[in-house]
This record gives sequence, C-alpha cells and structure tokens, in this order.
Amino acid sequence: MQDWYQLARGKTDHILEAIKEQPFITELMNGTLPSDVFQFYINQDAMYLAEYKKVLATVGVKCEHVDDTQFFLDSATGIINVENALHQIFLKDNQLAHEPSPTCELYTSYLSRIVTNHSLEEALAVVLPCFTIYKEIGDYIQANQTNKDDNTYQSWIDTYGGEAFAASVSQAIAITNTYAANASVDVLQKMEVAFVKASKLEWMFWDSAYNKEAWKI
Ligand SMILES: Cc1ncc(C[n+]2csc(CCO)c2C)c(N)n1
Repeated sequence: MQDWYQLARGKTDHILEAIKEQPFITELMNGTLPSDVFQFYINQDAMYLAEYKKVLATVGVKCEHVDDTQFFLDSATGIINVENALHQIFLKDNQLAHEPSPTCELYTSYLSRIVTNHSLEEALAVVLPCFTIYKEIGDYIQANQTNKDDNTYQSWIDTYGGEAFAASVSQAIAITNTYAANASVDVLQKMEVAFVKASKLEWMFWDSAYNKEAWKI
C-alpha cells in the first residue's frame, strides 16, 4: 500500500522536474553559478533559516510522541550548527542584506501561518518539502556532476547529498506518515495542499535568488 509521502510526492513530480532544470541548479552543478547570485541565495537563506528553526521547534512542541518532539527540536538545533557552518564558508558580511525578498517573506510567512493556526498534520506536511526536496536535489547533483574535485559549491552540495542527511529526511517522512495514517480525508486533503504549496515555494526560492528578486516598490 502507498504511504502518504509516496502519494504526496507523486503530486509534485512536475515541480521536482522543473527544479532540476532551473538555471540556479544546473549552474550550481557545473560550478558556473555567478558568485553574486549564490551570495544572494545564502543571504536570503540565512533569513529563511532563522524563521524555519522556530517553525520546526513549534512543530516539535505540537507533536504527541516524545521521540517526535525530540526529532524536531534536534533538527532545529542542527540548523544552527550545520547551516551556520555553510554560511560561514559562503556568506560575506560586507554586503549583507537585512530585508527578506518577497519570496523569502512569502515562504516563511506561509510556514508560520500553517504551523501556528492549523492542525499538527498540516504542520508536518508543510515543513517536509524543505527536507525531501533538498535531499532529492543534493542526490541529483551528486549523481550527475562531473567536477566533484573542482566545484566551488561542493561543500553545499555534499551537505544535502549522501548518507548523513538521508537519515534525518527518512525520519521526517516516517513521522509524517504515522500521523497521516490516522488522519481524516479532510485533513489528508489539507496536508496535500500544504505539501504541494511548500514545494512550489522551494522552486520559487531558487528562482527568486537567480533573478535577485527585489520588492517592486
Ligand atoms: C529555502 C530552503 N529550503 C530548504 C533548505 C534545507 N534545509 C534547511 S533546514 C533543514 C532541516 C535540517 O537541516 C533543511 C533540510 C534550505 N537551506 N533552504
């Protein structure tokens, strides 16, 4: 029998395929992504992560089982360690922006609204693409690149591809599947909407970085 994640993942095939074709991803894989574009991304991502770790901590607090709570609190702490290390390598303090782009604002606000005002099941669904899409894209880049010894962005790629990150992604999927197994048809429908929308926002986040998205006014 198909579990909830397999079903929801199936609804996002077109989004994953579109992400793999984004110039941000192809140029990151080739090592040709302009450094100012990557800087923009890392800068926006630092602001995204500052919100996302609070979102994960909130999901943890809402979980019913102590192990699930522990998982999300550990993941929130992990962000501070792992992602900050990446930002230290790639983020240049001299030209830091402090205003989130429209897409960064939209994504973090959407996550926060669902996690704060909606069910635990929708909260689990909305935070999941952040784990699963980075895992799929990390693995995709590692499998298709031909320049592992000579890519400026290799430490970013290796953070999300490979085994260490895989265990945490599997656990996030398993927890979400467990709660989905007891959810009503109505809640399952809402979980799918949240999962698909967050997946689209992952596409938009890379797109907005590539185009250095600014506020129109
Ligand atoms: C926009 C955006 N989406 C997802 C990630 C990846 N990510 C951020 S926190 C986390 C969970 C624990 O590490 C993961 C996988 C990112 N960096 N930026």
